[in-house]
Amino acid sequence: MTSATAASARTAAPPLDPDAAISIRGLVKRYGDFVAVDGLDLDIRRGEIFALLGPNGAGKTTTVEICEGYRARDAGEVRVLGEDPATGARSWKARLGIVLQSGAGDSQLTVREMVTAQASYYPDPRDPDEVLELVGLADKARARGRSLSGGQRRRLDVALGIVGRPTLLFLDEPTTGFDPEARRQFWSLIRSLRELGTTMLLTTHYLDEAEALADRVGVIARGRLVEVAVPGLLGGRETAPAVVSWTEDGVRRTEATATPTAFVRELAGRFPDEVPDLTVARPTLEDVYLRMIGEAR
Ligand SMILES: Nc1ncnc2c1ncn2[C@@H]1O[C@H](COP(=O)(O)OP(=O)(O)OP(=O)(O)O)[C@@H](O)[C@H]1O
Repeated sequence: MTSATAASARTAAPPLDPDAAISIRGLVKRYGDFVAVDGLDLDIRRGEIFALLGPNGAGKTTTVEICEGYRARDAGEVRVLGEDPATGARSWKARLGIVLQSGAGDSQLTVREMVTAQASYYPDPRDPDEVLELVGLADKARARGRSLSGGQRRRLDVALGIVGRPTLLFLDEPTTGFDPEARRQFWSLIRSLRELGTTMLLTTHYLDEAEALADRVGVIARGRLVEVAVPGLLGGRETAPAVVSWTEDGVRRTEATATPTAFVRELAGRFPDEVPDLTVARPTLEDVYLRMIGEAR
């Protein structure tokens, strides 16, 4: 985007939304000559789980860290829980929870000691034992940090992120390295936090995770927001042709059709019994995501 079009895009965007958990207009971040975030507008509603998707280097972490108050921006306006992160007071910071990619390391402290120490920084913390229960680490309360498995450490990271009772929780690739069962358990933890009213901004490379958890997803490519939608509607998924597949005369066949019911009815008439290996599929979130970032390139 030239600076002229970036400026006109900014003019076109509505003003900052004071009621949003996060409201961003025309955000720009440069590293030297390199533009990492290039005129980004985004609103995240209170109470929602929002997943930020995008390829490596798209500008997700930069955007999130500007919202957390950890990085300075070069241009644009940002409000997080009503305050500008560049000047956010301590009381504002206490309302944020942050789960970073590299989490609680090889501490000599026990799990409960770490969570209790973290709680002491906040004015209205959750009870550490309740938090350990919530993240499924109650039976590891006396274990040392360094004795935890990878998945258990990630749970500890989440415990440390939520013990301060945050209004807004940032989760950066929270389930990297989880086994499938641990991921499912983690997803239920995230859903229970939403029930408790926590707003969450999640970055993830797992499209199934975004689909399972997010109320809305935003796709970032080259520092720009390509689209924001509920997962089922991203990239026109709901109106995209369905792909019908079946086996006939020993050959796998496929047909893309806007009227899959009529097509399957016609197909069924050609077979005396079941249509062999019949499947009907709409594009997955991953399909539309890959198309979008391909086009953005
Ligand atoms: N401190 C820095 N100095 C110079 N360049 C940086 C710095 N931090 C990030 N970048 C560059 O800015 C771009 C965006 O980086 P960012 O970490 O925001 O991407 P990301 O979308 O979070 O990627 P990933 O999915 O790999 O975590 C990348 O090209 C990166 O190399």
